Amino acid sequence: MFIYILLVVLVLGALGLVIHFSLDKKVIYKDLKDKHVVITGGSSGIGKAAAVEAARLGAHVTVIGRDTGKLTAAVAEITASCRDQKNQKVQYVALDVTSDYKAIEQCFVSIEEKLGPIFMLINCAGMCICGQFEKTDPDVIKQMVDLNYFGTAYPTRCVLQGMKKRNEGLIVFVSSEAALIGIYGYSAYSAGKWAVRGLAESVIMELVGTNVRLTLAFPPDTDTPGFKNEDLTKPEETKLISGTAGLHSPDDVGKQMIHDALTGKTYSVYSVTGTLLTLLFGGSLESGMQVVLQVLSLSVVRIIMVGVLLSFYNIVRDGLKKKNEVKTK
Ligand SMILES: NC(=O)C1=CN([C@@H]2O[C@H](COP(=O)(O)OP(=O)(O)OC[C@H]3O[C@@H](n4cnc5c(N)ncnc54)[C@H](OP(=O)(O)O)[C@@H]3O)[C@@H](O)[C@H]2O)C=CC1
Ligand SMILES: CCCCCCCCCCCCCCCC(=O)[C@@H](N)CO
Repeated sequence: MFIYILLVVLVLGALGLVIHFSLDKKVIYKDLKDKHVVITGGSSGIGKAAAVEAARLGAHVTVIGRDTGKLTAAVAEITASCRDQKNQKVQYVALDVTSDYKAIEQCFVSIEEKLGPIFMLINCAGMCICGQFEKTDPDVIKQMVDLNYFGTAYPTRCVLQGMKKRNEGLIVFVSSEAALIGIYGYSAYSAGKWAVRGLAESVIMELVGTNVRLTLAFPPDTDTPGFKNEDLTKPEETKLISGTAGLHSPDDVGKQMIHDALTGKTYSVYSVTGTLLTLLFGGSLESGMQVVLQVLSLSVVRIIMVGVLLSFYNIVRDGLKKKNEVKTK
């Protein structure tokens, strides 16, 4: 028995060490002094909170969105958070990130002309409209992939070459916990967020040998204007299921997102459910320690997950029962 345990410990230890020494070293930044940070969706919710934190850490900030009223108000708030009011610059650029590639590229060229090479790009523009798939307007299905996937893929393509050339840079993709598990009512939405996850894990492998890093964020429900809006039409089943992960504050999520990127984390998670879901379904080699934890816990976490999934299916069945009762009355 003792020999068996010793053997398992040795094998796992060796696995952890091999992974540790095979990975590119972590690039860690203490702050963002004089760095140019660009945040799509930086005029509201999580993106605005991330912009405020970047300003606190000394960055020059560009926020991107469509509504100039919201952008102007956000610029005032971000400017007030700058730690060096005299030297830090904050600007907004009105751009629809679902535009065609050429328009986005031109915009990124002019952003860099104004505030310098982009050190960090946070792709936070996104939206969610809930509902059963067959009841979702086909235009909305397309709009969500345009925004949640292409709205991240195109800006990222614009900055990658420059970052690789300068051999420094940070990119953040804002996915969702709904990209780790399929959920009733998130059908049209989650597809774009899963795509973002696929893109992230492939691009991460393409960054090998460079000092450019990509962080994939998996927020749970977060109390933002976007969330309040999506909640208006959210089916009860979706509320009950996604409520499992709790409701989080945009300030906490935005702040942690920045710090996870600065400390070289591959995944940025904000809840226990996020930690468990990335343990189960995450594909990247975050660290030797994480892989060892995965090996040790997978079967137990999988069993818990099956229980959780069954309870989610029950929520849907209960909903169906209630709807049928209403119909027959
Ligand atoms: N809140 C939540 O519960 C969760 C959110 N997320 C993700 O986090 C991100 C931020 O969400 P949240 O803070 O709630 O969202 P908000 O709705 O509060 O903010 C969205 C931001 O994106 C901008 N935006 C929307 N569409 C476009 C567009 N076509 N082009 C450029 N900018 C655009 C908005 O500005 P404007 O409208 O002026 O263009 C706004 O600045 C999204 O990607 C969302 O999917 C993930 C998990 C949970
Ligand atoms: C052992 C494993 C246990 C796992 C528990 C699973 C819990 C699932 C919770 C999923 C929450 C999804 C929130 C998505 C929010 C979102 O993206 C929207 N609000 C968009 O704005």
